Amino acid sequence: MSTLNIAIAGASGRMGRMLIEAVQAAPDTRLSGALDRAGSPGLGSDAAAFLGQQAGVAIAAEFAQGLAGADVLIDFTRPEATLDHLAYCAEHGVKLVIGTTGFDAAGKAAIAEAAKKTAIVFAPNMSVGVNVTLKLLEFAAKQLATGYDIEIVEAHHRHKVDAPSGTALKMGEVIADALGRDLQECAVYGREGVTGERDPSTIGFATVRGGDIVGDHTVLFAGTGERIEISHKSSSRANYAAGSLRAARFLADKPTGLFDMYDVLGLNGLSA
Ligand SMILES: NC(=O)C1=CN([C@@H]2O[C@H](COP(=O)(O)OP(=O)(O)OC[C@H]3O[C@@H](n4cnc5c(N)ncnc54)[C@H](OP(=O)(O)O)[C@@H]3O)[C@@H](O)[C@H]2O)C=CC1
Ligand SMILES: O=C(O)C1=N[C@H](C(=O)O)C[C@H](O)C1
Repeated sequence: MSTLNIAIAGASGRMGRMLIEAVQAAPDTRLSGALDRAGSPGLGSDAAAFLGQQAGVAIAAEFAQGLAGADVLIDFTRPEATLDHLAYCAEHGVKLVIGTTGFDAAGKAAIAEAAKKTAIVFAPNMSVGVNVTLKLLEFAAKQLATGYDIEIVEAHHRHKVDAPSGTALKMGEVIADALGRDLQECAVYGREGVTGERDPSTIGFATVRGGDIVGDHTVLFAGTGERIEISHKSSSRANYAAGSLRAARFLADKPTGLFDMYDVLGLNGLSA
């Protein structure tokens, strides 16, 4: 079994720590580096110290140090940080698993461009359960195309900075595609005041933020006399980390290209 050298960006963050734990525990991966931003209090300390372990890797702010010897960088940070890492990785042939959410169109275009130089898995949710849920939504949307109002409700912890979540937006895209609609045109982000009656062609989004909610997503298909709810609830971030390692392994034999979790999990072309 060959060893995959993995660097983690946002090493002191919620996902960064979860990823370090997963890399340390897996028999086929080695933590080759850890990045955090300049000024971060953890800089210079061992990346696995929070686990009571020694990875032999100090958390660094310099890309050359944090990415030395890395096959893959797993990045769950913020769009501006990911885009900096992306430029360096594309230049130096380091592959990327990007879990960061909240990119604008230009950020997404930069990721697609970088994928011409290195291989990238980019997905707003790495959990197997969420990606299977996306498939279920595709099926439900096609079957419930008329007479059902579609609303997407997501809830996350108080520290989350982007809304709606990347996963909720992806759910909206999958449903809009299945219905032949353009999400840009039919999305309604929250309602207030005298909104008028609901336009049946819209897809509504509602966001809840509070406490330590890891990540809940529900899609409501509300018809007359019945409603269908398809929900996914995360109770741990471990699934995101496990999915990220699957994505990193998937990239091992890919020189370039942009992939998502459907590619990693073999869900492309399957219908529910
Ligand atoms: N795809 C998926 O499956 C999942 C995606 N996510 C996404 O991952 C991202 C991170 O989430 P989470 O771990 O909860 O967030 P945290 O805030 O806990 O961690 C983010 C990390 O990135 C660092 N960081 C922030 N800004 C910069 C910067 N400009 N340069 C360098 N480093 C920076 C932070 O450092 P500092 O603390 O010093 O600011 C911190 O270490 C979010 O976009 C979230 O939506 C989360 C879970 C699952
Ligand atoms: O910030 C989070 O925590 C999460 N972010 C991702 C998103 O925006 O969809 C994935 C997951 O829901 C947790």
